[in-house]
Amino acid sequence: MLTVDNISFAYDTKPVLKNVSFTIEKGQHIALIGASGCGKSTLLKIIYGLLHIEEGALFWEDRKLLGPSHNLVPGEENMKYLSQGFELQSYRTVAENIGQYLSNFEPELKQGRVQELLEIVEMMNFADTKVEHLSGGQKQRVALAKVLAKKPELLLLDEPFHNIDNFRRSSLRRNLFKYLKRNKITSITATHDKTDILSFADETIVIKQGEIVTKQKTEVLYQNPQDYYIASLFGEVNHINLSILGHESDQEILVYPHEIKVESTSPIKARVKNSYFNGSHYLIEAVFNNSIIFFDHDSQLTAPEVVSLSISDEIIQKRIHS
Ligand SMILES: Nc1ncnc2c1ncn2[C@@H]1O[C@H](COP(=O)(O)OP(=O)(O)OP(=O)(O)O)[C@@H](O)[C@H]1O
Repeated sequence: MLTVDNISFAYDTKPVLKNVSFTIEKGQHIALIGASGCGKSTLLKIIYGLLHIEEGALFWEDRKLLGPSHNLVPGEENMKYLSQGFELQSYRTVAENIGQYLSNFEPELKQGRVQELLEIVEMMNFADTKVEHLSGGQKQRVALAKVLAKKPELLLLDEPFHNIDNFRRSSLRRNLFKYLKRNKITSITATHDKTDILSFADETIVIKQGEIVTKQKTEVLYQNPQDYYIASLFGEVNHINLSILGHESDQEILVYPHEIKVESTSPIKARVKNSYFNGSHYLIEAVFNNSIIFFDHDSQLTAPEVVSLSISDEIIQKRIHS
């Protein structure tokens, strides 16, 4: 178990993290989300032991993590950290990079392990290619294999799929998290991509301006976002006043675009402004009660068409109580 106990951190005089506390059970996968600059990378670097903290403490199981001034080699031995600027040796091959820290005593074992890692990141055909000849996304996959090589107990990933094309990203993500689960490797992934979060993170930690806003089961967090900041980290979201929907209360609720339906009998009218093609559907931007509303629709709508919108009672009740 990882325990982060009331840590605060500043770069020089600039406070970045404030009174951050949480625990993570062994084998759990945690997503770390928050607006750019809120302190996600800083938190990962502190956990890994690259930055010294003046306040608070960190523990892995019962062992206190002492930070950079006590480690001869930067970083905790049982952890691996994949930074946004992955460090690879560009003049060496993919296989050499992946196997860099593996023991040479049993060459066959090492070769088998490198092969297994190449398969996880789908780079089998590049084993003998020099890293300098790889694309940015391919380098990121090699860096991922390299941090997995020695089976860390805790894996810290900073935007691990950032450079990887969508086609490759889904299978890579599946392979990676399957591997982590099978090997009971705990992980924390800082990300801006909701597809990294929704399917793979057991729990999600939300950071806002250096403070933890919440740590919850990912599905619960998505279904019942406490505020606009949290909901907007998952994509477009609407703030809707219940009184406009004909309710007595004037409470504002959060509604995702896919929760709003076009229904001809509804009295709620919106004027279409733009349609954005999203592949499986269109995201429609419309004007409703003098403000902008976003909803999903299966076909394009043309401005200034007026449409009737509805939100189910089930969604309204759920959000009233979230
Ligand atoms: N080495 C540094 N020296 C001074 N300030 C820094 C340093 N690194 C980061 N910061 C600042 O600390 C704050 C938090 O940065 P951090 O990289 O942790 O944010 P983040 O949430 O990971 O952002 P992003 O999502 O854009 O990667 C930012 O305001 C950033 O400008």
